[in-house]
Amino acid sequence: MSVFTPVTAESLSDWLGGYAIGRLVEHQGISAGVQNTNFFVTTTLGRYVLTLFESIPRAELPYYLYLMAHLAHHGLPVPAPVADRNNEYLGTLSDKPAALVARLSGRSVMEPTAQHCAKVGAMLAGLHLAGQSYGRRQENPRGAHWRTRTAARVRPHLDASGRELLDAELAFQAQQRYDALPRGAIHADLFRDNVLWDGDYIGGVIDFYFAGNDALLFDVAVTANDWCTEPDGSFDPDRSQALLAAYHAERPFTRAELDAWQPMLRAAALRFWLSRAEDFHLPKPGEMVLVKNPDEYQDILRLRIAHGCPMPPGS
Ligand SMILES: Nc1ncnc2c1ncn2[C@@H]1O[C@H](COP(=O)(O)OP(=O)(O)O)[C@@H](O)[C@H]1O
Ligand SMILES: N[C@@H](CCOP(=O)(O)O)C(=O)O
Repeated sequence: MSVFTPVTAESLSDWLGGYAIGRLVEHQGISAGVQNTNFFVTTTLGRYVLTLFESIPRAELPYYLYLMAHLAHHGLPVPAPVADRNNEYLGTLSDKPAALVARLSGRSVMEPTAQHCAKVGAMLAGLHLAGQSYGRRQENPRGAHWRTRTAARVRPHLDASGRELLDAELAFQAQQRYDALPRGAIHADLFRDNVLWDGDYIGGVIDFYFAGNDALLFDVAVTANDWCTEPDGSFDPDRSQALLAAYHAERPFTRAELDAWQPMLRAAALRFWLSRAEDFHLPKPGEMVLVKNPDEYQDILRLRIAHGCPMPPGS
């Protein structure tokens, strides 16, 4: 269970005294998630999610909280952060940086159809369009610099074929020129478990704590690699075309994006192979409870290299 830091009812009741959302009714640890400690919090006035940030530096947190506020302000189903009575989103609880956000309705769908993928593609384009007017800047925390650093740390723990793949892919990615791609605020982790469905509608897009400024196409590639794949990692053409066509209808891909699509799918696969391999081989003591399988993304990377990938429409 991913509750790294306990919170007592007494300390939470005291802390909620700094807000205007009524009295604590109950709080319950959330088992999903790998990064932060989360609780569902019910007060006499509403339902919220409390997050205690376990590893993200405090100075980086306003970027995420204000981004969620910005996107919610633009009408997207993103958890709006709750300001305290001093008008601050970020506080401290159990000696950790802490924030409350609105609890959104719905459940994750782990076996999505082409219809789900179309909705996710359109939603992602909406996030990118609304994000263009977001004033804060913060680099993607899992961008190119992180990739180089993490590859060096993880490499000694891989077997020979893993090392060969990693070296070749790093060399390939170093040759790519992504500079001409449209950039902006990206979610960067829009996996199935980060979208809550309320019937046929997206009730919530959650977990913005890997967001940052980067190529918008990277976000599309991360999303397609998760939402449109079969259990063996290969693409389901119906789902990938549905996602890409719906995205393209809201924010048409540029020529540079069409040209960069296949290398970008590989960059997105490499990112999750590396983070999972780091969590698996180099766990931080007492921190990581749920560790996702790195081989899944090593396989996806091999598949993206071996096979032509469906291209976005208009190419
Ligand atoms: N705003 C929210 N509304 C409803 N449920 C949420 C919300 N935020 C988180 N959750 C629930 O908590 C779980 C873990 O949250 P997540 O942000 O993925 O954790 P982590 O940051 O540790 O990865 C989600 O799978 C979801 O069930
Ligand atoms: N989506 C990532 C892990 C991040 O976990 P989350 O619970 O914060 O979405 C992966 O699958 O490796």
